[in-house]
Amino acid sequence: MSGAPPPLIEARGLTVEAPGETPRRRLLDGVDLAVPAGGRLVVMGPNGAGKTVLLRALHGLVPHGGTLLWRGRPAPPGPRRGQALVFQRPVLLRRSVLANLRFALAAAGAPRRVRTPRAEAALGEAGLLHLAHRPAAVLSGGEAQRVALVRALLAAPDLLLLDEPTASLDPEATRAVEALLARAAAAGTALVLVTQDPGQARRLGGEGAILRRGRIAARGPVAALPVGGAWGPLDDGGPAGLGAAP
Ligand SMILES: Nc1ncnc2c1ncn2[C@@H]1O[C@H](COP(=O)(O)OP(=O)(O)OP(=O)(O)O)[C@@H](O)[C@H]1O
Repeated sequence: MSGAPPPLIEARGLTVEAPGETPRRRLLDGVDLAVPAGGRLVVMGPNGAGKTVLLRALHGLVPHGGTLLWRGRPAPPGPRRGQALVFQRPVLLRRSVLANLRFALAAAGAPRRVRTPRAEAALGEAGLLHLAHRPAAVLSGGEAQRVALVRALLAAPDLLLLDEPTASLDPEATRAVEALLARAAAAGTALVLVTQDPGQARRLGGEGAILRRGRIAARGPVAALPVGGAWGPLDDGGPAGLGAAP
């Protein structure tokens, strides 16, 4: 007997508290969400709503309360094999682009002889082979973000968490990053994308959630969500305190 497969990742009543503060302050306050294998979730909301904290919690980087399930089982703390997180500002090692990718393949356990061809193939597929021998430190923001994405996708993660990956990029670089995301999605990678860009949310599609003061204020298909600044003032005024009214 086989029922429906469990979501790839699922949060039930997820809470995160600001470390070391008395009284306790909740940065996330009872978040429920589920992303199926190959699914897409776009998270929007004002500054300070807790979007980055949510990604960090889903990635196992911060202690949390409530329940977090990975492939239907309690998620062990720490980044899990099969998931990757891409930050708004990519962090690349101070060496060549190719060396960055080879390093990631080594960390993922790829045998030495396949690292260079695999890294070059991944760069080629992304149209970035011309950057292979450039020092990562001299890349433009858009180039660095695409290299960071290629690196994150090298291990074919089942889940890719993205924190405003195009926030500081021009429209052309933004489209290039979105094309990489579309390719990853088509290959079956589930995406959780934090964005402030309503156009990007609509282009990516899928399910959406608006986070506000550490809580999900609205959810549904992205096309039906009140995006476009309608989630209120730019600054969320800080997360809700413990026990604050919804
Ligand atoms: N380690 C921490 N200790 C204390 N407060 C924190 C910590 N990390 C985040 N916060 C606070 O939690 C709230 C949510 O932060 P977060 O970075 O998740 O917001 P965000 O929705 O990603 O905002 P933005 O759109 O500006 O990136 C903020 O008020 C922030 O100051």
